[in-house]
Parts: sequence; C-alpha cells; structure tokens
Amino acid sequence: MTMAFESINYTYPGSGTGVHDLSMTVGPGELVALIGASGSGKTTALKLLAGFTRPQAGLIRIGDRDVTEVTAEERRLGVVFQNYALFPHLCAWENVAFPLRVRGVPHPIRRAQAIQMLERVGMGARVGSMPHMLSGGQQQRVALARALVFDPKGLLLDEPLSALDAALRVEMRDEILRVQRQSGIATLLVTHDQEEALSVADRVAVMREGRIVQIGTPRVLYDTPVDAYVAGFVGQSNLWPGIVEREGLVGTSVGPIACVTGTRTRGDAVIVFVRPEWIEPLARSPRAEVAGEIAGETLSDRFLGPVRRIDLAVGTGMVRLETHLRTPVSAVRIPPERVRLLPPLE
Ligand SMILES: Nc1ncnc2c1ncn2[C@@H]1O[C@H](COP(=O)(O)OP(=O)(O)OP(=O)(O)O)[C@@H](O)[C@H]1O
Repeated sequence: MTMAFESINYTYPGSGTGVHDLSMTVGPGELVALIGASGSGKTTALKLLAGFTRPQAGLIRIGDRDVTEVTAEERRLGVVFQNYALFPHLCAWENVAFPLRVRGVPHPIRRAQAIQMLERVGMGARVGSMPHMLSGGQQQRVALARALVFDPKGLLLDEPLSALDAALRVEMRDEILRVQRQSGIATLLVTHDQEEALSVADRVAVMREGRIVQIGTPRVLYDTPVDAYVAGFVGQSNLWPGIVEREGLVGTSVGPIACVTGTRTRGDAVIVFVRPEWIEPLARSPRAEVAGEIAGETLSDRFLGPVRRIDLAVGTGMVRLETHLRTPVSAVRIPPERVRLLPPLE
C-alpha cells in the first residue's frame, strides 16, 4: 500500500517552523529514508503521516484513502520511534501482542501471533524476557515486531537505531531491511545517518527547513545532488565556490578547473562539486597548462582501511581525495567529465 503526502503544510503554533508544501509518495514495498539537518522537519513529517499531528493544509493518503482526518489508530501504521519504548511491565511477547490486545484479538491467538513475529525478528528464544533483561538491540527487535504484528499498512521508523553501538546498528539495519523486504511493506525511515540511508533505502529524501530539497535513488543523490546542501549531506565532497571564466573553465580557490559549463556564461557564480574518489592521484608533476591538474601539500593523510583520505592544501583552498594507493600523493588530476557545477549558496 502507498503512503503519500500531498502539499502538506504544518507550522507549529507561535513559530514559523514545521513542514512546508511537502509532497512525497512511498510506494508499496518501498523504503524511503528521510534525512536532513537537525530541525529540518523529519520527525514532524513522520508525525503527520502517523496521525499524531494534523496538517493545516494538504492531504495524507494511505492506499487510495484520504486519511487526513482519520485517527492514528485507524490509519493502521506500524511505528517504531526512538522514544517509543517498550512497556517495562510486560514481557517481550506481551509487548508485541499489545496492539492485538487493543484490537480485541483473543489471548491464545495474540500470543501465537506475537511469538511468530518475535521469531521473524530473531527473538524466538526470548519471548518471555522482560525489557530490562534485553540489550538495546534486542529491545529494538521487540519494538519492530510490535510495529509489524498487526499487519500494518505501512511502517514508520524514527531513528530506530540511534541508541545502538556501531556494530549493532549495522546488524539491526540489515535485519530491518530483511523484515521489511519480507513483508513488502511501505516504509518511511527517519535517520541522521546518511550511510544508513544510502545503504538501505530505495529512495532518499533530503529535507531542509521543512521542505524536501531532493528525492531520488541513493545513486542519483550521490552522483547528482541538486545543491551544495545535499552534496554535503550525502557522503564526502569537495565544494569549491567559483566563477565561470569561459566555456569549459571555472576559477576556484584551488585553481582553474576544467569542466562542462553548459549554459553558464563568463562571470556566473557556481559551486564546483567533486567527490573525493573521483579525483585521480598523479604520479608525475602537474602540467601547468592543463586546468584541473593540481599540486598541493599534504595537510592530512588518514588510513581508513579500504581507502586513504588525503587533504591537500592547494592555493587558498583544499582538495580532498580518496585513493587505494599507498604511495605518497602530492599532485592530482580532476577529471573534467566528473566535475559538476551546483548553484551558488544563497
Ligand atoms: N512541539 C514543538 N513546538 C514548536 N516547535 C517545534 C516542536 N517540535 C518541533 N518543532 C520545531 O519544528 C522544526 C522541525 O522539527 P523536527 O523535530 O521535525 O525536526 P527533525 O528534522 O526531526 O530534527 P532532529 O533531527 O533534531 O530530530 C524545528 O525547528 C523544531 O524546533
């Protein structure tokens, strides 16, 4: 079933903040991740979809139905919020069975369904454990089982992994993805962790000041961000403010960069965007006459396992590259075809 926002507006009383003109659809079985700076409106969007908050304008649809005026319960969405803790006085299966109890499902049936769902999230051995006896990751599995047990029409996850340590996050992330794929349920995931978003989501929506600035597949967002905010939010980037000098050439703090300037003309302000791994280390000295061949001094050289991340001081700016090479790097080539020009910051 789809979940959709149609031109949703919501402003918190007494403030200008909230979400503005939000339109987005999560397709059946699709996982969309919502990312953006703190305060950009991610949780507000989720609350509007969940039915905890009513929009001042616009429509919320689940499937074909307009649910804008429908209560949270009636929307039948599974919710795992960071602060939506387990009931401490109920054991694992009772926690999972709670939504069924609310819906009047008889005891033996709800117990069987809860246990079945706990098995699906890998918690079959702990059905009788109380929450305080479970690790953070195990508690999140129970919360996930509770969100899925009543066959919800969609799943809403707000920072479900943020309380977990790094290794467990990755494990749980894979687990959530597996369960989500198995149940084929439309899912909206709010996360701070852009790596998490890129690795699990079919599409990623980037929010800024209450608006979606870009929505697309992880690859599209990574390769062709619409602006410096998105580029900076998703992965590592070089972002050099520059001025178009002539067709195919932009002047920047790290020197002239050859690139496709398209419809831009001399004097236009741009931001030159290049991912660190798109930059090629040069084994020879750069040729002065070739724009985009650059020498620099190493500011930092960090070994990250699969790659080294090297920051070179160049001119008044800095070039960041990532390379598999283990040899010293003091010159690079910026391939013109990899360079993208973004609009200047407002
Ligand atoms: N109850 C509230 N009353 C007034 N303003 C609020 C309220 N809740 C949130 N806001 C404001 O609305 C904006 C969006 O908040 P929201 O919680 O949706 O952001 P977020 O992207 O989820 O942030 P974070 O990543 O920090 O959780 C922020 O500017 C926030 O200060």
